[in-house]
Amino acid sequence: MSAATGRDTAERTRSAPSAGERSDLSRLAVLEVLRAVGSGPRGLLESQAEERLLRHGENVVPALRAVPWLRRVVRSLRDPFTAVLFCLALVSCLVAAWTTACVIAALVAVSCVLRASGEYRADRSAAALREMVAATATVRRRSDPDAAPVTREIPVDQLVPGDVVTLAPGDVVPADLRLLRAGGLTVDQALLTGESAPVPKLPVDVPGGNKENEESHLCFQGSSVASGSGTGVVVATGSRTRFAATIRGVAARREGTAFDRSVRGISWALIRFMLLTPPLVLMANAALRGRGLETVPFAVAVAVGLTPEMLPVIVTTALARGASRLARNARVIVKRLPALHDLGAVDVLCTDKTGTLTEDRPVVEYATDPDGTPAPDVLRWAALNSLWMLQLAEVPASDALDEALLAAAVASEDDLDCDAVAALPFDPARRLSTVVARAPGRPGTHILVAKGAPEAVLERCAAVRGGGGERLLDDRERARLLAAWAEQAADGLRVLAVAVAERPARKAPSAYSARDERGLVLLGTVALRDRTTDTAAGALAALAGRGVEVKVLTGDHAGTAARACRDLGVDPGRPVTGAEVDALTEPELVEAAGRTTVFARCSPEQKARVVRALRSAGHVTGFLGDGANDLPALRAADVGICPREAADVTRDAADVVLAAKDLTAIDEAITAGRASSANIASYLRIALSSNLGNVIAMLAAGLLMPFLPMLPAQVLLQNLCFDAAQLAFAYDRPAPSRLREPAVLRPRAFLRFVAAFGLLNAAADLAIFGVLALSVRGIGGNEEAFHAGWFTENLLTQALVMVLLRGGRAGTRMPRPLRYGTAALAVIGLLVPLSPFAGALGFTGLPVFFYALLAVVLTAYGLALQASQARYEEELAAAEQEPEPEGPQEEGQDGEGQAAAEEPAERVAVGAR
Ligand SMILES: Nc1ncnc2c1ncn2[C@@H]1O[C@H](COP(=O)(O)OP(=O)(O)OP(=O)(O)O)[C@@H](O)[C@H]1O
Repeated sequence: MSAATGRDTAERTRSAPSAGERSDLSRLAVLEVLRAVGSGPRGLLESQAEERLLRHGENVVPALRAVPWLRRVVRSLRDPFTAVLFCLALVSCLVAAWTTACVIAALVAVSCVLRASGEYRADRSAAALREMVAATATVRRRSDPDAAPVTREIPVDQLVPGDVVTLAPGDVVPADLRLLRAGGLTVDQALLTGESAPVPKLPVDVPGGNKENEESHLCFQGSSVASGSGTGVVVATGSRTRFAATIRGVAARREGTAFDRSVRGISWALIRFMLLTPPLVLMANAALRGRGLETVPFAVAVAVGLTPEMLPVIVTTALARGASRLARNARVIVKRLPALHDLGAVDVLCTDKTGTLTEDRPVVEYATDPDGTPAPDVLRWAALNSLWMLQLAEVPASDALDEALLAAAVASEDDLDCDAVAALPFDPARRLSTVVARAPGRPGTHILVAKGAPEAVLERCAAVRGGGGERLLDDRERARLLAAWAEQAADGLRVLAVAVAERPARKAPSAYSARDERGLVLLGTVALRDRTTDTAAGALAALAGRGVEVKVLTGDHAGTAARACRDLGVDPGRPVTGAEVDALTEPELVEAAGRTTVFARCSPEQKARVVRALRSAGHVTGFLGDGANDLPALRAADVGICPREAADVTRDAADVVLAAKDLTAIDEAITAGRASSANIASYLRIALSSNLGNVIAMLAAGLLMPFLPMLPAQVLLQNLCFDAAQLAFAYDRPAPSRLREPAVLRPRAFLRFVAAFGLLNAAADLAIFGVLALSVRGIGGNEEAFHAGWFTENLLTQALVMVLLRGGRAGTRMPRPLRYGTAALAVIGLLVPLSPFAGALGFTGLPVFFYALLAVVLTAYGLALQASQARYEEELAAAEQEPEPEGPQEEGQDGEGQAAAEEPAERVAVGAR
């Protein structure tokens, strides 16, 4: 056995730290930490990693693990509808109405099981989709003790304590790490500590020296690399990480999206209505009929009849179906199901420019000195900056601008062989990157080479070097240069400025910081061209046709962004810059955000501020971006969207991941979102108007007759059948007209619909009341026949409503589940009163004459429905010309306070046209 093998075997027997040891590890010297976790700078052996994976389990935070089936059933009991149903069952028990209580319990059980199984399936498919775009970790491992370490990507859940991991900008920190090396590393750990600015991280041999930031040598799972790079050893995974302890706070992050608000709003409005119904029924019966507590079960059943218990099931099924079709057909992955609904409601899409509207394949056109004279040397310095950055900052891949500079410099056969000592990587707030190199032939002197956005470089310059040598930079010169760059930008060029400075050499590379980026000498600029993509113009036009306004939020120059918009057929208007955004108050920004198409030179936080302003103006806002600089805006939006090749941290935070950074895919995703929303809206419109009609008719009949129009158990049975049939709405194909505008609930139109069709339904029910009076020889004569007649009529009218009001694609066949659902409803309505169970359910057979009259009533009802539907569509088309007034949407407002039905001016995202 070799010495190395012996050492590794000894390492293998050493166990990784326990939770209690983790905090101690943070205080140990690096070598002691490596010893404690049984690892070394060359990483673990593959066999060690396998064995540790078995021992410690996968690196998955417990709160993110799949929830077992049974726990889901129990959890669905916490739904507010279920809670109200439970209360009603309790009331039934109190008055010894056991049948009613049992039927309600059955109703609760069925809806809980359906909901839990629907959610389980939906979560499983969402998890499978998430898996496809999950972040990976870059680890260093060895196949055997003598082999050289190999750096490779592995799924984050396969990491084990002792693994040596490398970090680069945009990476999610995959586990808790102790840093071994770092270069300009800053980490965004807002999710853990709430600090909004990235925190610098430095390796230290022995901790304790940095009193201001005692954890600067540790990186925690769930944070992300804002800039720089580093290497660290994993000290804790899975449930032992600090992230696991704070995960509850993270899960709550998305609360208050348009989707959650709308469902909660509607639910609470209904619940209040439900709770009011039983006392009203009791009082009316007591006052007009002198009935007492014996009416309680009926009153309870009427309240239950109002409940759309299947709402959660339909919502989950419709969204899950939409998401899996989208993944299959358009290769768009929806990681968080409700985001699909939010996508359907999006009316403003914010996007970055580079790589979305443009190809992100810049090509160098020319390099000039500050006087505009061609200057190949400027390109050479810019390329040196890119090359050294690549080497020193351990960036896995250079960005497109760096690649373009390197390609152009190689093409011109420039000498790129220099000796760099430190790197201050690019970050979107500074907008420049700087490297420090040994000045060739001058020991003791270092040279700083900065390149970046011209305004950012210029404000750090004190002099310019032109044809006539070096001269001081005065205000006139600054104005002249800015004007010249603006002209280049208006021509569609991306301009990078390059500047240098000489400094006495410092020993430690870490002694250089962004504070040294001043007093520079401007050498000139490199102009690059990035073509607009072939598909963007078409996709932008399609989005406009769907009522989605596109806004560009870019870090690039206003002129470049405006030119790209113009090339794509979009009027950019007057661009607003990030600096101007900073100068605006919140109300001013809300107003400016509404009318501005291009926001340029935006920092990540400014992009997020614009998105928040749009949201508080009542817009459902999507954000598409791919860089780590897009993260705050992505999190601020109702729906965060990124392409698959985006930085890990962006992909992690996004709700929707596109296979390609292509606006066409977003158009498809928005359509799919609208289709799901339209189906949920169909269910709500039909369920609520039908239920309302039934309740009105039952109350009226109850007061007119000496007996109850339907027994409580019968009301509940018909409710159960209707609910089950309506599950089919999750499979409907909405008409194209319903996909043409954002899926937004227009509360007034929605309420008018429910009231109008509810009354129509009540009229049909009461007409049957008359028919029954005629056909079963007086309503006082035969209670059971009356109940049977009304049961049959109710289910048949409900089936009719499902066919006629579904708002599906006119003239095409209904999808199979909907055909089966409506047919089953009609068959049950016709056959149950004739079946062997009829007696037990309190029904009896009806004369043939009744069915003939029923056919007449149903035909009249069908015609009336169609006529009203046509009028409703006309009104809706007119309303679309004059949109309902929009009120500002208070962020974080409680759903209860936002009951959609109560706030006609509010824009709430449930497609309920
Ligand atoms: N690697 C880099 N080195 C130096 N400067 C850069 C680098 N990348 C970008 N810049 C400069 O910083 C500016 C802002 O970059 P940022 O990444 O924030 O946005 P962007 O890529 O220009 O546009 P978008 O926000 O649309 O993606 C760029 O316009 C460019 O001038």
